[in-house]
Formats: sequence, structure tokens, C-alpha cells
Amino acid sequence: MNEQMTQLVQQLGDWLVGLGVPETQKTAAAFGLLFLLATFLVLILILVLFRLRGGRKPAATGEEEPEERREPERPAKEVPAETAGEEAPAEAVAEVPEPRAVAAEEPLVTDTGVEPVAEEAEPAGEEAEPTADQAAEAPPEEPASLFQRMRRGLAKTQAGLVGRIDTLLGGRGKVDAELIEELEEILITADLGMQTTQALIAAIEQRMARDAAADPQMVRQVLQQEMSRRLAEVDTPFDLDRPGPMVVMVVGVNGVGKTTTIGKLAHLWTAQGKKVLLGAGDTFRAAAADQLEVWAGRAGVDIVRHAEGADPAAVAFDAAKAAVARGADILLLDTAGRLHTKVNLMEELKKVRRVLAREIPEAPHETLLVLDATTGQNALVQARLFKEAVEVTGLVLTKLDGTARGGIVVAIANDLQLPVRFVGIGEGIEDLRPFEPEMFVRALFEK
Ligand SMILES: Nc1nc2c(ncn2[C@@H]2O[C@H](COP(=O)(O)OP(=O)(O)OP(=O)(O)O)[C@@H](O)[C@H]2O)c(=O)[nH]1
Repeated sequence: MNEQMTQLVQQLGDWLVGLGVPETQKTAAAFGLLFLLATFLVLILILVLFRLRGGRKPAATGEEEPEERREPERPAKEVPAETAGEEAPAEAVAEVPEPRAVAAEEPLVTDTGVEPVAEEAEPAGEEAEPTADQAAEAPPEEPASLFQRMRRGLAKTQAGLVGRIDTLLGGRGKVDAELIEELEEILITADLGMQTTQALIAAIEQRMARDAAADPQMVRQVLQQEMSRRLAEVDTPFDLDRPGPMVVMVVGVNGVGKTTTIGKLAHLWTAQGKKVLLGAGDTFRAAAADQLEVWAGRAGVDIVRHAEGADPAAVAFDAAKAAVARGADILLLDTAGRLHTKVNLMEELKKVRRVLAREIPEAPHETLLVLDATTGQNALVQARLFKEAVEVTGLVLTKLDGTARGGIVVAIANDLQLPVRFVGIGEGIEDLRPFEPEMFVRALFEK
């Protein structure tokens, strides 16, 4: 033991005597204390070394990673997959710098492998990363998916109408009478109807008269512009914000998708913050009210219903009263869909309208005619008959997803000069889209 050490023990011993340690034991106590201090220092040193090594990758040394470094990495693989949908795996792969020495089942672990960060800092980084990704992705994804869903819904019409037009135009070097004749046939067989087809052909001929050098692609352009223009011309604003309750009567023959459409509308408008009430006015068909009640449950709205066979005007009366009493913004009234050729149905609808108007000024504010797009020209015939009998203010074309006859949308709007309000592109509660003429035509024509 050198002199400095002896001095240190001496001083420590004196200090301990001052604290009450007996004089005879002061040297032993001083040694004991020194031993404790040394052990403590060694422990701290080991801890510091261990943590510093834990923050770094074992850079090509072949050394194994400490176990606790691997554990926090696993959620990093799962979080983006859950939160960012289909895009996530691709992104996760893109973010991985290199998979180095990582087990086969963990190739997507987003290990940075370079930052000597403290353990506490890592979870915060993991959470922040997907949130930033989501924030960056969410805004552009919304409008794109809306358009994409419309395109998917119109895929069959796209192929049956625009696909055939493209095949025709692609094989021709110039626009001549033969091309026009074949085009006319395509438009008619794609359910654009005689009146609308002739109007579209006339627009193409006018353009040809102005521009002798017009090529087949001009035909495509004119068709797209004309369809858009004709749909936009009859497209009036659908005002949901008038002082309530706004009464929307829904009419149409059996099976076209009336009940489903009412359920989808209730869901859509509830999501927009409106208080919606349903009236089960189809008392004729067994189980119609039950079916509507199921949709009311799905959309989370109230329903007014009577027993089967009750007077639909009585349902309309009660529903209107309830809408006022409960402060509803919108009353959606279902109606029976017996054959449109039956005078009785039309009379019944007129009576319902009278009752509504007595209870709520100017009601019904909208009368939506639901038509099944898959029935093509038959839908056009139904629309004419309904328009003559009741004051239809707008159209809903359902089942566009299941048909190549989507051209009927343009035909009906153009022939009857009525706005298309919504289109159904599937059976799900979200599969009803407010109709936008420009987007609809673009979804058909965009390559
Ligand atoms: N693919 C597809 N199916 C739809 C769409 N709208 C409705 N349907 C289906 O069409 C069928 C008839 O729909 P309903 O709502 O019962 O028709 P409805 O007009 O109320 O018929 P009734 O109650 O008999 O008068 C159901 O199977 C719906 O799921 C749509 O936009 N796309």
C-alpha cells in the first residue's frame, strides 16, 4: 500500500470516528467503505459501456445484437401495414436501408442501423413515422379513390361504349360517312337512345363542317365534350341546407334498388351531419318496411312505420309530423313500387304528396326517381311514365357496376331534361355517389 493510500485510509478513518465509529475499528471501517465505493464505480462503468454498445449496430463484426435491441424493432414492421393500407408494404421496403444480418422472417424491419439513439427515444420515433406518412398520404388519396371507384363501377360501360368507339376510331384514317354510320350503331346499342345519339352525331357533323381536316380523334373529343355538356346543362344544385325538415320522396318500380338507395342516402347524409328520419311508405309489399328498418339500423337513423297494408298516406302524415316534432333535417319517404302502368299507384303517390304538403310547406321538396341502369331502354320508358304522373325532380341510376348499359344515364338526363342526383355503383352502404357530370364522363373516357 503506498503512502497516498495510507493517507486516504487515515483521513477516511478519522472522518468515520467523527460519525461515531469506535477508534479501534476505524481502519477496518475505512477499508470497507472504500471497497463499497469501488464496487459501485465499477458497476456504473459496466452499465455505461453496455448502453453505449446497445445503441450501435455490431457493424460487420459478426457480433450478435443484444436481445433488447431486437424487441422494439418488430412493431415497426407491423405499424405501417395496419395504418397505411395496401401501400404500406412497398413503403416499408423502400425505407429499409439494407436487410443485413437480419433473420429471414424479418426482412421488412425498419431498422435504421446507424443512430446511436437511447432506448427511450426509439418508440417516439416509431410512432411519429407512420403518422407523418399518413398525414402526407391522406389528402391526395381521398379524391383519387373516389374517381377510381367510379371508374371501377363503370368498367363494363367503359368497355361496351368507349372501348368499342376506340376500336372503331383506331382502325380509321379519316372521318367519313361509313365511320359515322358505325358510330351511330355503337351509340344506339350502348343505350344512349335515338334522341341523344342523333344529337351527338349532329354535333360531330357540325364540327366536321367547320374543320375539314378533322381526324378520328376529334370524334372522341366531341363525344366527351357533348356528353359532359348535356349532363351539366340539366344539373341543378341539390340544396340540402334549406330550413328543415326537407322532404325527399323516393319513387320507382319494384326491384330497382329503392330501399337500398334510401339506406345509402340516410348513411351519406347522416355522415354529413344531417338528422335523417325514414318513412316506410311502401306498405304494399310484404317485408318492405322490415327491409327498410334494417337499413335504418345500419345508417343509425329513426324510422316511422305502420303495419303491412296500411294507407301509405297515413304513414306519410305520421312521418311528416314526427319529422317536425323531432327536429329532423331530412325526411326520406319510401313509396310502393307497383307497376308504373297501374293508375292506382300514380293516384296513391299524388295523395301522399298532398298529405305531405299539408304538413310541411312545399313538401315534397325533392322527388327522386330510382331507375335500374341494367334495364336500359326500359328505364327510359319508366322515367317518361313517372315524369308524366308525378313531379320528378331528379334521378338515381342504380346498379351501374353490373352493366355495360351505363350510356342510359346520358340518354335519360338528356331526353327528359332531368338532373341525375346519384348513381349506385355497388351493393354496399358506401356505394352511392353524388353524380358529377364531368367526373362521370371522364371516368368513361380517360384512358
Ligand atoms: N350491384 C348493385 N346492386 C344494387 C345496387 N342498388 C341496389 N342493388 C341491389 O338490388 C336489389 C334490389 O334492391 P332493393 O333496394 O330491394 O330494391 P327495391 O326497389 O326497394 O325493391 P322493392 O323493395 O321490391 O320495391 C338488392 O339486391 C340490392 O342489393 C347497386 O347500385 N349496385
